[in-house]
Amino acid sequence: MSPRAVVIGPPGAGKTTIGELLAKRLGASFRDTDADVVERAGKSIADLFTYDGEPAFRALEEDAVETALREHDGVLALGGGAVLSERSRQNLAGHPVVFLSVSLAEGARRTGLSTARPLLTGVNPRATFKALLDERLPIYRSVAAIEVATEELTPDEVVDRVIDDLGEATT
Ligand SMILES: Nc1ncnc2c1ncn2[C@@H]1O[C@H](COP(=O)(O)OP(=O)(O)OP(=O)(O)O)[C@@H](O)[C@H]1O
Ligand SMILES: O=C(O)C1=C[C@@H](O)[C@@H](O)[C@H](O)C1
Ligand SMILES: [Mg+2]
Repeated sequence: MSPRAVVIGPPGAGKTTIGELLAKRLGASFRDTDADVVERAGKSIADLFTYDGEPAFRALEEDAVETALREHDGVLALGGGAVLSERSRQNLAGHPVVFLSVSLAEGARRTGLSTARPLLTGVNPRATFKALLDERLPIYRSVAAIEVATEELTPDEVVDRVIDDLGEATT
């Protein structure tokens, strides 16, 4: 079993929003490793970061990615930082990975009002977001088969683009 598409990208890129819509359009089911980790741990991501620490969260996430890649045959969204793991990057090889990109300004705008993202709740979320994009852009690109800039597109338009580009990348 193997996912029809694996969606990656920074917080606010729209992995969950686009992943759910894409799954509907493909008549497939949707799974999100963030939700898998929360279910497995029995606590929110914010609480995992606060009480167990980020390394504990990342270890659970690595297992969640490996399990979901093996078990899920629909659309799979990964947590924004999942690709930081070498083991997860290896596990992603050969899968149709979709990188949803977003600019610093739009990513900050989309994530700005939420407190659910523990990495972005510090004193300067914009600077944190910039550092995160600088570090991760080359990593997202190294594992992705296609990249869609979500910036000026509605969620439905992003899904159209993903379906077109995936078709081209896999035929
Ligand atoms: N193409 C888009 N245009 C406008 N707003 C969008 C678009 N995609 C997502 N959003 C909005 O941006 C916010 C973040 O989207 P979403 O939660 O899907 O991102 P995510 O990549 O799953 O983030 P996280 O890594 O935190 O799970 C939501 O409020 C969503 O409605
Ligand atoms: O970008 C990240 O590192 C994260 C993104 C979210 O999806 C969650 O996995 C968590 O908040 C960490
Ligand atoms: Mg999400």
